[in-house]
Amino acid sequence: MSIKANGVSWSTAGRLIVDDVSLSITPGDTVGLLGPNGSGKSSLLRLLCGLRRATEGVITFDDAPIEHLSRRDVARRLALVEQNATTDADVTVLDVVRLGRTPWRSMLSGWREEDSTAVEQALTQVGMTTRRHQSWHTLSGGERQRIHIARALAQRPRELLLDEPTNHLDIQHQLDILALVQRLPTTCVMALHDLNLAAMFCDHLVLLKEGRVVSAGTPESVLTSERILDVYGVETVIERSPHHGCLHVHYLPRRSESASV
Ligand SMILES: Nc1ncnc2c1ncn2[C@@H]1O[C@H](COP(=O)(O)OP(=O)(O)OP(=O)(O)O)[C@@H](O)[C@H]1O
Repeated sequence: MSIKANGVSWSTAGRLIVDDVSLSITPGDTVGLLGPNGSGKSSLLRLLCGLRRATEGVITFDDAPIEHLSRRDVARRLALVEQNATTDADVTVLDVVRLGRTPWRSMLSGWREEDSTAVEQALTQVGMTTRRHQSWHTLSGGERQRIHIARALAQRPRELLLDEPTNHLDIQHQLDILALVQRLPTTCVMALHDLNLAAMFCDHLVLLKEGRVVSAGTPESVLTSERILDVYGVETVIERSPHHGCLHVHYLPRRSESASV
């Protein structure tokens, strides 16, 4: 297994946020973390990459507990793309993507050919090569998202964790980024809100409700109308699309007038 969580819980301010989560992520798989707002997706991603320490349970990478790995080892093998990450510094697109190479460089090593290759390839993968000299602050939300993903790709990680990678992206770029993630040999775990995109691009889904795993498995086993009603309170009809062959969730409008926001 690439990443494994065994009975992982995380509490803060007297509240249990992640509740006894166990997961085994197969190398190379694309795994979608699903669940309503506040169900613990981001918190779980932060636990999986060591940014948060589990209150209970163990997270292992290739059977080594995360606490036994040095910060540099974790940084070399794993990249995290968080929601709305930003900076006040006056930097260009190239500066941001080059940051992805930091774990691979030492105080003594200069910038190497392989660093440039990784940066160029990452910019190409997200379709942003022509923007390399643009100031970060002038990018649109979707462009920033693509550059964050390029930074993570330039890192050449074995595991890529993405928190709502399609946030801010138009539909074409959503499809492009998810197809790219799916194609990568890298193990990917990503928090997603769109159940249909999750069904199209993920090998495996993990559905969270109030910090607990309600269901995990193939899209076909996880995405059932009963479960979506239980977890999201939304009525659906789920069919296999005759157009792309994946499951498609049709959302049915609420019948009552008292829809809450
Ligand atoms: N540092 C913290 N202190 C207090 N509460 C926190 C902290 N971090 C997360 N929470 C709470 O934990 C719950 C889960 O948050 P989390 O961001 O993990 O959910 P999520 O599933 O990613 O939500 P969303 O879909 O809205 O992004 C939320 O109720 C949040 O307010």
